[in-house]
Amino acid sequence: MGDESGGLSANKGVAQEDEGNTTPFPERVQVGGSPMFKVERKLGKGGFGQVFVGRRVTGGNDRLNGPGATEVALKFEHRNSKGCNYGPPYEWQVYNTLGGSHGIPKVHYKGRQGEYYVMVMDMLGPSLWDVWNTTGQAMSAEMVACIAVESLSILEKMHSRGYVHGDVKPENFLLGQPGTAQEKKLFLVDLGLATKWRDTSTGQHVEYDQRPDMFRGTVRYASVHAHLGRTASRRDDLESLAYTLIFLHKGRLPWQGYQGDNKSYLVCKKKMGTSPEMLCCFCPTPFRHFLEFVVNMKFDEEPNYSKLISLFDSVLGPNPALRPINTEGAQKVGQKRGRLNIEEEDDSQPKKKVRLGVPATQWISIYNARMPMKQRYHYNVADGRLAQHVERGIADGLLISCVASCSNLWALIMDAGTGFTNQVYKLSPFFLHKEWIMEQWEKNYYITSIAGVTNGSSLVVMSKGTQYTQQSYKVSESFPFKWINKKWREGFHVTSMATAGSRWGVVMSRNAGFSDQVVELDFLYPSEGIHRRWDNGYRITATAATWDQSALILSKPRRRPADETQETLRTSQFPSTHVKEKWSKNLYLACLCYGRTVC
Ligand SMILES: Nc1ncnc2c1ncn2[C@@H]1O[C@H](COP(=O)(O)OP(=O)(O)OP(=O)(O)O)[C@@H](O)[C@H]1O
Repeated sequence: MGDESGGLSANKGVAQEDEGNTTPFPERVQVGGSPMFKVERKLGKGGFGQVFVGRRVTGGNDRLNGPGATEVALKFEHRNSKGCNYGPPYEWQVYNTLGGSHGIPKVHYKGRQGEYYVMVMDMLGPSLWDVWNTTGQAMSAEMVACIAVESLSILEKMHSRGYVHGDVKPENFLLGQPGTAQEKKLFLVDLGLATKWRDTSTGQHVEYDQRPDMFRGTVRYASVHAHLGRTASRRDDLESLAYTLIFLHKGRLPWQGYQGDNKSYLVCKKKMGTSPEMLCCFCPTPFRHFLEFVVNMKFDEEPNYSKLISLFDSVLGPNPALRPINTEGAQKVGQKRGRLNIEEEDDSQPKKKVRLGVPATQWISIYNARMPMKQRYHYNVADGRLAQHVERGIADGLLISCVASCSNLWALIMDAGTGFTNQVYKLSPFFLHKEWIMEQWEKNYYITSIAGVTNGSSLVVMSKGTQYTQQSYKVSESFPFKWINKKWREGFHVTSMATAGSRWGVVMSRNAGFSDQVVELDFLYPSEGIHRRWDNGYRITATAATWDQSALILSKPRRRPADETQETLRTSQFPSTHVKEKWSKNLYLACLCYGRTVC
């Protein structure tokens, strides 16, 4: 499937045929004590499985649904498929908990037959993708509002049972069978990417994490947090639902059509750069309000489903019986809404809005508490003036602790507390100058700070007297999380980082004095992630930013400092007066970079 058909879910990309698996589907199926079903026409195919109509061979009772139904849907997954590495498909487990609850089809039997795992479930009708395609590729606002309220009630139910769906999109919403009483009822299928947002044993929200190479879901509808590899939570289903609704109504999303290896990056960048106002032009206002609300949600925030549902009240037809999609589930939530009304008038605190569609670049400066020491800063330093600043610093007993750059000019922090015994530095037209670095490595110098500028030149500082025992670096076109992850497993930690234009340079060292390290990467300054990490004992130890993204490395020190205070500042000018104020509180500049902070 190409982009225009909505695309396959990532992490399930390998369809059976692609794996060279040609095992024919059985003609008849009988699993887990089910009656015998004849396998008839194919209903659909996804990344994991294929779904066929199954017609009951013996003793059907003409019932439409339930274990005695004449026609059922049979979902086949080959036992060698990716999802069946550890036995039956993971989806089975999720259906055990959720199957048959509001808006989730019932699974009546399941079992293995030959090479296939087979699930026997209620037969449903066309997906919203099919309906959209057969209705001129645009749905009326009223139809989409019905979908909004009903799918919110389905998600509320699913979330209340501890799960997030993880792949909300038009293809995964199915209507009931045409010509039956269920034809206007909405169902959510494909639970293969569902994850728990709440720990079953403790009842607590799962821990926040970000692993920037962990994308699960479908590029077109994925939330920005999902693109960035953050642990899935309830807000992500709602953001995907917002994109689904806007797509169904407008017929197109602004990030369709990207191709190639960095498609997910480009789509995510576009999502971040599109304000709700832009995205929802030509949509009734409730759509924009809904989107604004969900993109501003916190990781563990409990969605106010009834309030979200009520946003769409004005777009729904007055008579529920005449609506194009059943909204019974939502009506139930609505009744609850009436009772909850009074407590819910808590809109007094306006939230800080993200995604205003206006990118901005700033200085990000990080300050650590330290024993009083001498520190000096220089900024707007042109190439030709670098040497004199460094020499004067050395003469005063200072060494370079940190370098950065802005608009092809350098910033230089020198202080008396580096612990280094000796230092060399190199200004070169390359990002980074490999031969020079190798030469210094030979002489037992290790990289302690790097900076780069758009034209590709770089400033590398290497020092003696560090605790490092081995070092490695990488320059790449996109943030090299995969490499970092590999090096973490080999005992390295990120010790410095810089960008030159859109390129990233990351230095990792062995014996860096950290017991653990994490990354925060975003198209804006990732405040929420940083605060969550801080609460867990991490402190920022490296920063770098391009025009598009900011990355922060946070580490847990092996030996905890007496004072763990760390403060951060974002300023459009170099923070010269702020630095002095911080010094007076014994806070000293520890990391510095210039780049993308707000969007
Ligand atoms: N109960 C059902 N009744 C009718 N059609 C169904 C049913 N379940 C699934 N289908 C059809 O089969 C398609 C694939 O099913 P499903 O999404 O469960 O598979 P998947 O391999 O997990 O998919 P994906 O790659 O989209 O995540 C659906 O889009 C739908 O068209």
